[in-house]
Amino acid sequence: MDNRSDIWLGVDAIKARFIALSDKVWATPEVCYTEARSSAEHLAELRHQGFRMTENVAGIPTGLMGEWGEGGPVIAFLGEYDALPGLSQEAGVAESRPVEVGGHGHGCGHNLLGSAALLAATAVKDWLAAHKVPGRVRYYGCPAEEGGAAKAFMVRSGAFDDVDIALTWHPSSFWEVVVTPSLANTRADFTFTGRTSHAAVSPHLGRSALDAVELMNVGVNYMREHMPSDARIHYALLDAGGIAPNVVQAHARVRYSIRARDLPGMNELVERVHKVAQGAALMTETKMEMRIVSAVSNVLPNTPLEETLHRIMEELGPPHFDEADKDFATKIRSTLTEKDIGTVYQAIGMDPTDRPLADFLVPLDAKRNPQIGSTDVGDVSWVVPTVQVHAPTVAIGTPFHTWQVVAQGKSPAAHKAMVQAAKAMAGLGVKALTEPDLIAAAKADLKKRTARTPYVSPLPDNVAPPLDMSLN
Ligand SMILES: Nc1ccc(C(=O)N[C@@H](CCC(=O)O)C(=O)O)cc1
Repeated sequence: MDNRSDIWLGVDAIKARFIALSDKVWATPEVCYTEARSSAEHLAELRHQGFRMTENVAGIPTGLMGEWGEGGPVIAFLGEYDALPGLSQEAGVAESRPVEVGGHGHGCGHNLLGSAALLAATAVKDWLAAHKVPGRVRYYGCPAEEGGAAKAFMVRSGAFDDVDIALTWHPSSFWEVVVTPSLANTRADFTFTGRTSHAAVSPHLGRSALDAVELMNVGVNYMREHMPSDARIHYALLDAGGIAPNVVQAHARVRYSIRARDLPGMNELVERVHKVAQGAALMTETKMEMRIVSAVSNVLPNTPLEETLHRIMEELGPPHFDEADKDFATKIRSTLTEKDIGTVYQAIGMDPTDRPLADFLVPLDAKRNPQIGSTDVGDVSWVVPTVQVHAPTVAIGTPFHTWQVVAQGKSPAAHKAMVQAAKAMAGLGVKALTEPDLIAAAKADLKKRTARTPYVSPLPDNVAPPLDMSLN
């Protein structure tokens, strides 16, 4: 029996606890930086497994790190457990049915993400113990991926300084190595302050902060024609100034997310959006304050890790879905549009098929045309060689950040996919622990990629983890 099948049996032997952990986290959906119960569950499991714990990583109460082993290389598994607002949804049904109207929900599958990363870390710990090999395995519990950039703050605090390689995964439609880049992303709040007044009796004395927000948004929307086509800008109104049209709105706040291919491109756009905000304040005679909430870098690829992971995933194969898994996925599929399904196939350069669930490995060199988001895994990837797995937890075509993801978050298919993701990551972890050349090659690749553009944190020095970001 080779090392990898050995580690895979190890994953199977302990998986039940981690499936239960995932279901528990699914049932307590907590948004950015409020993950008290979810992180406590992870902490309890790490303690139970005998990891040495560091809490409050980077000054974040829901950030944690568990380590096991002595000497040797340091292999890090990155987990997440934050949910999304407004996506409350029952599990196991193929129609929109909130558990709690307006409640949160695991619309990006981070309940699975964190639990499978912890499963992989624990299986590698068991393997190290059984083989008496030097080496350290770590699990990083990383909160607030959905906009809080916890990993970027953790990188800045030095939490990854002595890590040799980092492994993580994300729920997906497909079984593949993640090779698509992600966008650098800054979130900034723009707060306008005006002067309240009676909107009919003395409108000339009022200065509307709400007008300023509207003009800022119009200005930014006019910018769109003159920015790189793969950049993205979106906004959410945090404060529209109140509910009374007859009271001139003296305060208003808008949160922007500004994304581009790389940090220089992103910083340029942030500066232009800032100018538009200044213009809106000038036009409305209001005051404007800008606050950077958080920021993440684009993900750097790592060819040696990607190629090795691909071979491991080939050997392992996709999860084995049964008829019941396919039946539920088919029901979910009936709630999707042809465009939903076409978009995910387009991302991997394949013509759509009728398969409800992915039972194939996407080729490493597929002609991808992805619609991409951002992730704070990006910042880790600039300082530590990093690689990510996509495992098929959802019916092919399921768009993320929707009720359909929440509805599938505890399905037997999702459980199988999370276990398969853990096996792929643990397999790579064991390979790195036994083949020092792999870590050396991964580090050389990172060094080459950052030779001309060394890592600079996208976070301004004076920006601390925005622990209050979910409170408005
Ligand atoms: N494999 C994935 C990784 C990240 C996401 C995602 O939705 N991330 C958020 C986080 C944004 C951020 O970290 O800046 C986004 O793009 O809006 C989705 C799939």
